[in-house]
Amino acid sequence: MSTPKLSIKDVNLFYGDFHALHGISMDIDENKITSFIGPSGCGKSTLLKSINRMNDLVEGCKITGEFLLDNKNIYKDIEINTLRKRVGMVFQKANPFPMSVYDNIAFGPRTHGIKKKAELDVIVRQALEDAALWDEVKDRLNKSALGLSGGQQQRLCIARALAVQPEVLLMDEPTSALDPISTSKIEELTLKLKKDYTIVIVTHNMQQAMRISDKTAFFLLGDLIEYGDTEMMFSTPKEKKTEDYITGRFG
Ligand SMILES: Nc1ncnc2c1ncn2[C@@H]1O[C@H](COP(=O)(O)OP(=O)(O)OP(=O)(O)O)[C@@H](O)[C@H]1O
Repeated sequence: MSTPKLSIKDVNLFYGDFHALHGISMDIDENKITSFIGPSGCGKSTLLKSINRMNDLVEGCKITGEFLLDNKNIYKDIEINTLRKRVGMVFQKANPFPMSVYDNIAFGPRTHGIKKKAELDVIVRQALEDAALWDEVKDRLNKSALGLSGGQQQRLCIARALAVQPEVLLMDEPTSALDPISTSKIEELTLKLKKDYTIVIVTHNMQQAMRISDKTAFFLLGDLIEYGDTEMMFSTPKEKKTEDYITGRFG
């Protein structure tokens, strides 16, 4: 058994008095795609964001338990800038910076001290190639990223996340605002990326979870109800609540 890339141990999360996550424990495998599914408000995004400490600035948010990345405590043993470099995030709505395509990608590496144009050129090209966007933007690198289509903007955000060479990629409903063609491009891309990255994706689209993920976690009202191999989970769920959800009986 290989050690998990991420280990979540008995995590409880409170927004003030509201108990949003109830004793969540799970291991996330390296170079695999793990989906978080469940009805709206069940805590999927909350858990995902906690993996790169996005809740740090949320007033009244309190977390107990442990998040381990390669066995190191994310909240105690890893400096936050290092954590954010190692764990990248892509959001539901593409959020390119209001600057050129090139500068969007170069932004992270520049922040981490890479200044030489030749070096940045290589990084920018590689990240755009890895995000399957290079051919579409190579002639408009100096044009505003805001002029790209929604699907292109989302791949740009993936490229931006990849440019700092993270180990883990967190994706919060990355295709929910996209048309089917852009969605399938992102899905293909995600499948390709798992060779080099550990990917965790929140999705409301159960076909998507089935198509791309190796493991699936089903959440309900802050509880992790079931977690296991995607194929098993969708064919022979162990819990009645999971079965009801995936067969559309509630949620
Ligand atoms: N910053 C916050 N302050 C207070 N409550 C919050 C905050 N963020 C989320 N919550 C609450 O925590 C619960 C879980 O929210 P979360 O966004 O994690 O759910 P989700 O499963 O990702 O939902 P969706 O699928 O709709 O995105 C919800 O009841 C939500 O209202």
